[in-house]
Amino acid sequence: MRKRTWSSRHFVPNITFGHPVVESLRKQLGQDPFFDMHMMVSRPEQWVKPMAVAGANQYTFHLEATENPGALIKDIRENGMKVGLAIKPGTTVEYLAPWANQIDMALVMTVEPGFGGQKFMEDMMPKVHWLRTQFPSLDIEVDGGVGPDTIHKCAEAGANMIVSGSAIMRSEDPRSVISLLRSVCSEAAQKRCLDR
Ligand SMILES: O=C(CO)[C@@H](O)[C@H](O)COP(=O)(O)O
Repeated sequence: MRKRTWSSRHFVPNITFGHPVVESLRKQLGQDPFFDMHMMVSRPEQWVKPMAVAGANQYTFHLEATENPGALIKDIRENGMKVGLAIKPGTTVEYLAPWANQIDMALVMTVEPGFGGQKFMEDMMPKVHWLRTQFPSLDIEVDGGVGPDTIHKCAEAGANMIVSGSAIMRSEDPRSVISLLRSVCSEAAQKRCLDR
């Protein structure tokens, strides 16, 4: 069982989501979007209240970045948000397991946190598969290097929430990429239901 520590180089200084930004996005999207804040930061405790005030629906923090995940989960819930728990590639899934019944989403990073455009780490898929087997109704997200070439592996392993940056932004037809990612995931989820 390995848990990597969180280094301060992962602190993202440009967290400036504020109410006007969230409100403007809500208006532009013309619907009621779900804001999951993936807090790739040191000391995630300090941003819970500001994110709740800003209108976040879910607060996702890194297991490696806190000494007391239980207290943080409680605080997030008390601030009216759902809870996401992320692990870096070097952290084994057994470390996340004790918290799985208390969270809404597990996020398995498929690149080292830092920047977009990195290569998808296929060797993270056993983590996703293990989580899906143990916690059939848990939301499981993958983040990093996910696109049309890698989505099938993620979906087959059991991921039902996808973060995709470069594959969408660099495409000439982002809409069709999004639609493909969605359909591959929902088909895999349907198959899992039928197989159960
Ligand atoms: O924040 C991170 C990695 O630090 C990810 O969210 C990536 O930014 C996703 O981008 P692609 O890997 O899909 O380009």
